[in-house]
Amino acid sequence: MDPSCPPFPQAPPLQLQPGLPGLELPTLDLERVVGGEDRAALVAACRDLGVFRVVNHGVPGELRGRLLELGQQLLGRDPFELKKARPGYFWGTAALQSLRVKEVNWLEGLHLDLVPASSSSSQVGDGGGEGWIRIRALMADYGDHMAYIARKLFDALAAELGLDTQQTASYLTERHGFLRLYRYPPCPSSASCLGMEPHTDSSVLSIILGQDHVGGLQMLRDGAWHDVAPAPGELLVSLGDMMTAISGGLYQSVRHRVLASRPSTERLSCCYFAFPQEDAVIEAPSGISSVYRPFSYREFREQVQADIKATGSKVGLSRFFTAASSTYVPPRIMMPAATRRAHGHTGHYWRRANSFIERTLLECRSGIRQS
Ligand SMILES: O=C(O)CCC(=O)C(=O)O
Ligand SMILES: [Fe+2]
Repeated sequence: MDPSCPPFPQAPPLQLQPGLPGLELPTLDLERVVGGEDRAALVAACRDLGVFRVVNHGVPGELRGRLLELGQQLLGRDPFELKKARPGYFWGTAALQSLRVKEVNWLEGLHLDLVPASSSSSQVGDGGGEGWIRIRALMADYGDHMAYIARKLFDALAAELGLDTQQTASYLTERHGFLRLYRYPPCPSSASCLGMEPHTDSSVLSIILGQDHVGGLQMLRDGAWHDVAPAPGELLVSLGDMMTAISGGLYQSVRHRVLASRPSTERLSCCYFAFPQEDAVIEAPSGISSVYRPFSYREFREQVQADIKATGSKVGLSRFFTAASSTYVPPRIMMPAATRRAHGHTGHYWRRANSFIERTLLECRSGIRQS
């Protein structure tokens, strides 16, 4: 075993179909969103897909390149040493770190909370040579750009939804989000493993920076996984669960996953996640009849952690349906035994299938899907 590779546990092999090519994602110009010219395109992307590309975002190419390059140099070393010396370092499933659940994701990374500089000194490890000092500085600089972009996009969406000033301020605390720098190391059984399991983000919105020519990210669309082609210079924005709740179900949080890197290849990415204020009560503006009851991000986070602890996976927004929307019990589908066996993890498969049904129901209820 390569000593630089984290000790990933053996997981039952997955049967992964090749991703479908050609998912067309809209490309928005940030300045034109701010100016109003690309506003309609932004709303359409959030309603129909929950994901879009952004150009003219103002993040210098040099900063993007140096961040991923230095991440590649610093990660991919002795993982036990990194875990001891670098507080932000993790491998496996980041969301499950504190919960001692099986770590199945074939990735390692650095987590950085975007907090004021004075309190960030213990993050990503103190000291440790020039590389670590530089990466902290690069991440902080990059985080400022992310906060700016998130605020501009959110303000545009808030205006479209008719949120009041207080909601617009408290539903996005863009300077208190976090960054994760990921390395998906070479995986000897990449055809039957995942770099990151299927999920929706819990954030308001997330911004993904990938390498110019390395693919691996996939989005679920109409029940099938689609490859997202890398697009040099662009950032990818995906909406999270909080944006779905803020919009009463009008905007989508898209389910996505990352393939494990093939042997002798690796993938680097850097993701930014923006959240609401912990205790702000999230409810859709009057005029939108929401399928969710009002709740705070704190409640949501605690529910997600409780569900992960109890079942190993996130249930998510369906926990917060209004009484009226939750009186309808979705039909639970049972897979034929042979299909379940072929898939490996039966519980996992069943939960995924049912969460797909729940999402479809949600879309029907909020009028997004007419069927
Ligand atoms: O690495 C990527 O491209 C995506 C990562 C991701 O989806 C996440 O961190 O939530
Ligand atoms: Fe994600």
